[in-house]
Amino acid sequence: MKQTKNLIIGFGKAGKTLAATFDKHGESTILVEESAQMYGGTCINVGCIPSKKLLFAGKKHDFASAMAQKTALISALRQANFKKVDDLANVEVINATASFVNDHTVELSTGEQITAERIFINTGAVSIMPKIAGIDGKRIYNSTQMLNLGDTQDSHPERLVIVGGGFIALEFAFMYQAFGSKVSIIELNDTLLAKEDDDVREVMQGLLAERGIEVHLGTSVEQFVEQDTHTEVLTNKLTLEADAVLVAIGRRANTDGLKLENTSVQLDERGYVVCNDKLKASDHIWALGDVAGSPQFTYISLDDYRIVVDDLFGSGTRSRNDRQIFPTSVFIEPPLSHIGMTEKQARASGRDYQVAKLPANSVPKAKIVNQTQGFLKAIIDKQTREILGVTLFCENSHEIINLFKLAMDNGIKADYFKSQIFTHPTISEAINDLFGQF
Ligand SMILES: Cc1cc2nc3c(=O)[nH]c(=O)nc-3n(C[C@H](O)[C@H](O)[C@H](O)COP(=O)(O)OP(=O)(O)OC[C@H]3O[C@@H](n4cnc5c(N)ncnc54)[C@H](O)[C@@H]3O)c2cc1C
Ligand SMILES: NC(=O)c1ccc[n+]([C@@H]2O[C@H](COP(=O)([O-])OP(=O)(O)OC[C@H]3O[C@@H](n4cnc5c(N)ncnc54)[C@H](O)[C@@H]3O)[C@@H](O)[C@H]2O)c1
Repeated sequence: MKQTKNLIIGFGKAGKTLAATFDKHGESTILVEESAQMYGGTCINVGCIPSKKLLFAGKKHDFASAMAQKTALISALRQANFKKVDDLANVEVINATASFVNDHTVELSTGEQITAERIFINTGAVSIMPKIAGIDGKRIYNSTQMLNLGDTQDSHPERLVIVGGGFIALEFAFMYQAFGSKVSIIELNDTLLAKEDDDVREVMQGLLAERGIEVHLGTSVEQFVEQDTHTEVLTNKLTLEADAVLVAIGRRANTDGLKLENTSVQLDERGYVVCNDKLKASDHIWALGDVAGSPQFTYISLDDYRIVVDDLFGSGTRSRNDRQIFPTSVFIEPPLSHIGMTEKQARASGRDYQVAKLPANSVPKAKIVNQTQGFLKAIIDKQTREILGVTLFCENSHEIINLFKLAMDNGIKADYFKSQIFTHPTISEAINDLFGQF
């Protein structure tokens, strides 16, 4: 039986970063990854990077060329990620599936057993596939399969039906529309982006409509029927024909096959590993990233890593509870980015708040780049001048929103932004005018 100080299951963002830190501390570490195609984890191989590459490449290139560029990029990143970890003196990467024998011992699909002082579960999440008749059909894909349709024009779907209306659905809708697909979205809720304010939804509806992306709200799929040339998507309201169906209704914790029943680790009612605010699932087992029920973003998995490292080697002051606000971006055109409270939430909180809003078409840089759709919006506490929330639905918002994480974490008040010096011509400079309204 092999022995090591640290055993990491899964080559995700948290896991690989943790391996490098253990190496710096001279601690023996084994990182087990079940797929050689997943070195670097979801983000690099089947998540953020390939999807954003396709969104970007789709602006200028056809489907086949964009797919080929995407494949080349992620292959290079995967290799670089593997090498970066595998080259570490104290870290061994093993390509195998891990399952628990007990709290200290893991068995690999190779038959080998490993005992470790500490075990870190970083196995990510997988697409939820609903139990609908016909879901196993050959034209029905999850996001991973959709990113790997192949790099020939033949594999391009003329008609794409997307089940779900969240992050993945919206990004893939814009992506495939740019590749010339006729895209339809089927969303169970009566609204898209249910948590967002009405003005965000209005702009989103406009963007989708002008691209000819159909949205069917309050609609549930009842059956998929395979025909020779296409798949029929039967819903409670209408039937759609599809050359490809993407199911994107959320992702669940990937604990399949881990045999956690052999350990003291518990799962919550949604299937996520139960852990405390320092991500400890038992005395010497931690869970990090999507599998731990953390918000499903690469940068949150990285932040989970920071919490664990702070606990093991640092001041022990970090916790899950101290990252109450963090920015998000949906990478469409223009990108939709948000941090803190929406107007709806501010109203519900009972605070005395004030809202400022600026249309993107009043910003010179937006005119330069011909992207004048959307708006910038900020919400502050009227009394304390504290920034409560910012929504940027405009060009470059995915970059600018990070400024407000810094500001809000450090208590920088609204008035600062009235006169902050920004470069020109940029979208960021519009923040002067936005906050000038307060
Ligand atoms: C299409 C798509 C687009 C996305 N876009 C963005 C985005 O733009 N920005 C963003 O921040 N987030 C995005 N996300 C979410 C982000 O990718 C995830 O939140 C993040 O990658 C999760 O990282 P992780 O560290 O939890 O684990 P992961 O990166 O998921 O790694 C888990 C690893 O564990 C391995 N594994 C699983 N079980 C075992 C086992 N038993 N033994 C050994 N190995 C195992 C898996 O093969 C995998 O490599 C996107 C996700 C998807 C699906
Ligand atoms: N830009 C980014 O940061 C980015 C991009 C992609 C994914 N992600 C992450 O990945 C996660 C998973 O993405 P996702 O889009 O699968 O999930 P999601 O939670 O963002 O959206 C799921 C959507 O599906 C709808 N839905 C649920 N059941 C349904 C059903 N039976 N029929 C029709 N609609 C149904 C929900 O109402 C919701 O609108 C995201 O929550 C996000 O954390 C992030």
